[in-house]
Amino acid sequence: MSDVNIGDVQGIPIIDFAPFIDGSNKQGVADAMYRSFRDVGFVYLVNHGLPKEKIDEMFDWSKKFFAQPMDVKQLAPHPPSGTHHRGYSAPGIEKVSQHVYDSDEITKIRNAPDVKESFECGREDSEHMPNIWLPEGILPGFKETCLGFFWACYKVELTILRALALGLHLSEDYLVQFHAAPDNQLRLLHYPSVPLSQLKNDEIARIGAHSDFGSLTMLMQDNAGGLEVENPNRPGEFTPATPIEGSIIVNAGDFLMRWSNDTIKSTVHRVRAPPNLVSADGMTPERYSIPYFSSADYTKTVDCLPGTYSAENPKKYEAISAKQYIWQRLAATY
Ligand SMILES: O=C(O)CCC(=O)C(=O)O
Ligand SMILES: [Fe+2]
Repeated sequence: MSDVNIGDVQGIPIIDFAPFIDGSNKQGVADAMYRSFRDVGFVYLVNHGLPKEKIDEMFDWSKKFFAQPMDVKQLAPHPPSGTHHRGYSAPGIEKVSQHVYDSDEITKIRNAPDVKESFECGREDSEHMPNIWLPEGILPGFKETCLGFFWACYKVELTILRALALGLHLSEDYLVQFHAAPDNQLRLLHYPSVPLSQLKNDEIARIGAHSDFGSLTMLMQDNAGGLEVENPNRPGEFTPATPIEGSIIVNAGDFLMRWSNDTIKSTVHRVRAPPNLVSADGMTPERYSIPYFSSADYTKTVDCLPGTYSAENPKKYEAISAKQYIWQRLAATY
């Protein structure tokens, strides 16, 4: 049997996903995935099946998009409502600030804007959230690349969901059935270069501590660093999720945590200045990242997953519609 657990980054496991894809050790990968989601909520996958050229191409287009003048990017504006989460959001517009309990800390963090800009899109035929693109003729090829990448990510997501279902001792397609639409979201993120001192003093932030809403997130990051994951056993203690060449990070979201009757962890994370950064000009290098958020289909209602509850460990949650859950969370971010 091949060894699927090939290391860790400060407690975040690194899993070789190839034995699942080639069938040589599906249950081994599935068990490792499940353990990572249960214990940490985060995992690095290598040999995940998302082609490197596709990831590189998407990052190149993301850079081209964010390099456009502000008035061009504003031609695809994110609507004022958080529940239509599509299009371009300029720096400082979106603010994620849950999971902070100390009131002084909340005030400080509310005052510190997230200095990031983002572009969100989903499947082109969504009746719930139509895409918002730049007008025809501006940046030709951008839309096609985003949509191509959206579907490439979806394909990998389905494989990850199969592994996770096996890890939960469910039939392999159990979770896939709830992710058929797909009501997912591809997000391009750009954190501009900012003064290091302001980030360190909490005058500004990159992305504040939060957990993701949906089923799972696949995150592609560049080499800038700065992503930090909370230690689930020691709240308030964050460790860097250092970039690993060729890997994607996969983390569980709040919806999956609830769906799994809290068997799986949706872990708090944030983006700050990279640790030990020494900068000659006092500026933090810019960062690009691409999260892909997977959600259960908005038309579906879920109850706690079979096997996650028993007479001794009863269901903690009522059944809930995915749309109701996700929309509530989205509405709070704008
Ligand atoms: O930029 C990153 O690496 C993290 C982004 C993130 O956590 C999010 O968009 O939910
Ligand atoms: Fe996140």
